[in-house]
This record gives sequence, C-alpha cells and structure tokens, in this order.
Amino acid sequence: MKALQSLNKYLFKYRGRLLLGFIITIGARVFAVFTPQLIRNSTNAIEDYVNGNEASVAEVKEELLINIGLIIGAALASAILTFLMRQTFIVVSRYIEYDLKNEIYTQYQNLSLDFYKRNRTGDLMNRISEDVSKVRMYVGPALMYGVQTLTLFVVVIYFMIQAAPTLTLYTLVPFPILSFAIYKLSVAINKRSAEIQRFLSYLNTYTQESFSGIAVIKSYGILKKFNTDFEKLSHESKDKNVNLAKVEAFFFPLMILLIGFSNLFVIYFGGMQYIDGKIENVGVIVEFLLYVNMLTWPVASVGWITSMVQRAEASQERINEFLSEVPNVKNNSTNYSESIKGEIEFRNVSFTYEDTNIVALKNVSFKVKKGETLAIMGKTGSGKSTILELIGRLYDVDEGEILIDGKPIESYNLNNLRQQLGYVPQDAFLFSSSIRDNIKFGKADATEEDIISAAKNAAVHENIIEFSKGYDTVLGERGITLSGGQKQRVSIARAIIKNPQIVLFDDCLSAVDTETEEEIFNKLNKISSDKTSVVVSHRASSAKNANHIIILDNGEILEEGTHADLVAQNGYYKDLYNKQLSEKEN
Ligand SMILES: Nc1ncnc2c1ncn2[C@@H]1O[C@H](COP(=O)(O)OP(=O)(O)OP(=O)(O)O)[C@@H](O)[C@H]1O
Repeated sequence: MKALQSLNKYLFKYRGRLLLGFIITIGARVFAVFTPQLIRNSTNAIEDYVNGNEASVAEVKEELLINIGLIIGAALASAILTFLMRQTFIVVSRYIEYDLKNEIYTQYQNLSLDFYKRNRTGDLMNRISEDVSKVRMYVGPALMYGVQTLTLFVVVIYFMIQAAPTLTLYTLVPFPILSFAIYKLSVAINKRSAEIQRFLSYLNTYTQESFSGIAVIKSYGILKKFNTDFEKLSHESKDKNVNLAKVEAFFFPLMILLIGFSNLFVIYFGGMQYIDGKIENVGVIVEFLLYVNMLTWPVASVGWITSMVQRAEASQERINEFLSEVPNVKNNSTNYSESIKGEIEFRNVSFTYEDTNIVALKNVSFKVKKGETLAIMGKTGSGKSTILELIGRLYDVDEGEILIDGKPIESYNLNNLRQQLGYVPQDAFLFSSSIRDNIKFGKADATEEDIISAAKNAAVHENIIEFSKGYDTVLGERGITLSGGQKQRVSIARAIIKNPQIVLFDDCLSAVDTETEEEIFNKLNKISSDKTSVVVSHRASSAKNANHIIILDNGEILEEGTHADLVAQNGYYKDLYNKQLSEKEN
C-alpha cells in the first residue's frame, strides 16, 4: 500500500465529495436491509394466520399490502442513493485519473533527454494510459465497493444478531472460507494480469515502432518478417489472456458453491432451532436466507477489491518510478525575463554520454562573440551535435564550463534560455499538423506576415505556395508529404520565426543543394547580423564565411581558425575544401 499513499493528496483534494459518498453509501445499504425484515414480518403474518393467531384474512392482506408498499419505498430509496453513490465515487475517480495523467505528462515534459533514451515510447504511453486506469479502479470502484461492503456487513450482522444470535454464527461459517478462497484466486488473477500488463507494454512499443518505421519496413521488403514476428507476439499475448481467463472462470462457481453451503446451513440449523422453539417464527429463516444472498456479493468483493488494490499498487509503483525521476538537467533560476546577448564560451568542456560511456567531447574550448558565426566540422561521430545539445542544455557538462554572456549556462532559467535559442536539429521532426502550425510552433503569437517572412528566409515559401492548400497543407506523421530538403527548411523557418539571439544549425541543410544553402545563409546573415550562429556542417561552403571554424576529431579540436587560416594549415579542412570545390566544378 506504500505506493498508493502518493494518491492521498488527491483523496484529500476531493474530500468533500468523498465524504458525501460515504454518507450516501451508508444510507443506501441501510435502506436495502429493510427488505428482508419486511419480508420476515409478512411471512410471520401469514404464519400467524395459518396458526389461528391472526383475526381475519382482511387484516393479513392489509399488513401484506403495507409491507409491499414499504418494500417498494425502501428499494426506491436504496436505488436512488446507489445512483448518487456512483455519482460521487466514480466521478471523483475520473477527476483523479485526469489529475494523475496531467501530473505524469508534466513530469515527462520536465525530464531530460537521457530519460527518453533509457525508456521506450510504448512503455511511457502504457504508464500514462493503462497504469493510470488501473489506479483509477482503486480510487473509484475499489473504494466504493469497500465502503459498501463494510457498511452492509455491519448493518446486516447487527440485524442478524438481533434476530437469532446462534443462527448468525452458523450462517457466517462459510463466509471467511469464501473470502479467503476468492482472495487466493485474486492473487493468481493479479499475477497473470501483471504479466499481461508488462507484455502489453512490449507489444505496444513493437507496434508503435513498426508504424513509425513503415517506410523502411516496406522498402526493405520485410513486411512478412514483421507480420510473422507480430503474429508470434500476439499469439503469446493471447496465451497469457487465456491463462488469465482460466483462473477467472473459477470465480463465480466458487462463489455459488460456498453461498450454497450458507443457504443449506440456514435451512438446516434454522429449521432445527425452529423445531426446538429457539426461533419463534419461520419468517426468521426467510429473513436469513435473504441476508445470506445479500452478503454474497460483498463477501466475494472482498477478494475482488483486494486484487483491484494490488493491481493498482503495482501500477502506481510503475508510475511513481517515473514521477520520482529527477531531471538530470535542473532548472536553477526563476528569472523568466533575463535576456541574453549571445556570447558563447566553452572552457575545457568534456562530456561523456552516461548510457553508452562514449566520451563525446574532450577538453573543448572556444569563444563565439555576440553576432559572430562559428562553424563546426569534422568526421561523423566526432561530437559536433553534442556541442549544440550542450548549448541548448539538453545535457549538462561533466567537466569544464559553458558560459553565456560570461555567466555559467546553469544559472539561467532553463525555459527562458531555450526560448532565446533557435535550434534546428539534424533530424527535422515536424508535427502532424499544417505547415502554418509547424512554423508557428516557434512563436505562438506569430502573424501571417511573420510566418511567410520566416518561410521566405528559409527559402521554402515558393515550395509551400505550390501546394494546393499552401500553408494549410497538413503534414503526415513525421512530415512524410514533404521532401527531405523541404522538411529541413520548414524546420529552419520554425526556428527563426522567434527571432532568437542564438541560432544553432545542426547539419540542417544536408538535403538541400549548395545554391539553396548559400541563398539561405545570405538571407539569414541579412536578418540576423547581430545574432550569434553556430553551424554544424559537412560542407566547407557553409563554413567558409564563418568568423571561426573548428574541426573536431574524436571529441577534440583538431584544427581551428578562419577559412584562410585553415586553408593555410594544409590539414583536414583544406583537403575537404579542395575536394568539394573540385566536385562542384565538375
Ligand atoms: N544520446 C546519446 N547517447 C549515447 N551516445 C551518444 C548519444 N548521442 C551521441 N552519442 C555518441 O557520441 C558521439 C558523438 O556524437 P555526435 O552526435 O555529437 O557526433 P556528430 O559529430 O554530430 O556526428 P554526425 O556528423 O554523424 O552527426 C558518437 O560516438 C555518438 O555515438
């Protein structure tokens, strides 16, 4: 129950409604219990008449009619209160479900990138959907049936003892056995459903990845393999569900069997006591039979509630695992309005990716003044993207420090810092929405003019207006309706629309020809002459106009300087430049 304690704050939040629910539930059960008593009175009246104790048929009739009226009244009152009971408990459980989903989603948003690398999307989605719905069963139905069972027990047993104390004892003998058997069954059910739950997470991840990678799967002609694998997985899933169904099938027969015993006990021992004169009327036996049947469901539900609580506990534990994750990148400031000018300095920065232990940067130092452009080049995997990710504080450095305007990067408000950066990642991810929305994503209050101007500066406007729906063209998942180069340029428009102080381009023009690349850089230079740019590229043409160029090799700076300096050095840059120049000329 430890994990579920984290839900207490929500139970406290909705305490008013829950308290009302408790009162209504107690009322509903009290009214329900009147029926057996009224039936006992009616049976007694008939018995008295048969034994000659009652004066006339008319009097018996009158008493029966009054009792019927009262039974209908009590049943109606109980039904109305039961309806209201669901309105309180179940409604509260939906509120808590909503709150919890929001809490988890906010936490997901706050967690650093490394969290997403460690955990798979299917699992993240499963915890926010499946696990939350299991937890809802605890704060809703489990709580509601728990209160109902407890109330019914107390009220029914009180009336039973009042009517016939010894018979009460005989009647209740099978109940603890029933409850224990159902509990054991519930544990088995629970174990199997937890297994199904884990498997479902895996299945979800598999399906989600196969849909995301559908283009690769189709182009490699491996649909059949994926289909076979999926069939295997769903077969396994089916087996697990069948296993669960087998155990669940015992539930009702077991319940009926044990209740049958209770009924037999009532008839046998009740009958004996009536004959011995320990019970005055047959009506008491009838009343007890009704009580036994009234208690059937509550007794069974003790086991069912226990299993619901156990499932919720397991799910909440999984949820808490993520909720207790502390983001590696912490926000250390509440100053939301600090503007940055744009100077960036790396001082002896080293960085190792925790999950792979790959040393991505070793003792890297450089300085980019406000308004200047730094170009970063180097072989694949040499650490170029890592530099940009560190400037965006997607990770924190292990050694050394990064300064923005002379102040440690960690001292800025994280959100505020990122809002002043225009980061164009290598993989241009576009949302399944219109082109307009995708560009506007960078600036929520952007006007139509802003959007068109950003698209023009990213040299993609001409392409967009060629689409029949122009800026309203809806992009498929990951923007599959756009070409690679168009996607990259929409992604640039999204970054520059907010007019950031620092722009970070991570090889984001690789799918664009050199002429368009040059056109984009010329436009950007014009609109952002006072902005700082860090450009990662494999092309010397993108780097040659930069104020400073660094060449990385295996996380270390191999060469650095201006275009002229590097050409004079006769190293990596010069080779690359000459090679690309001759390719262009040919
Ligand atoms: N999220 C990550 N987790 C673990 N290792 C990573 C991660 N990202 C990058 N690496 C590793 O860090 C090293 C530097 O990667 P980085 O992406 O910075 O290189 P790059 O120079 O940008 O490469 P490319 O030109 O291919 O984009 C590589 O060896 C890479 O495998």
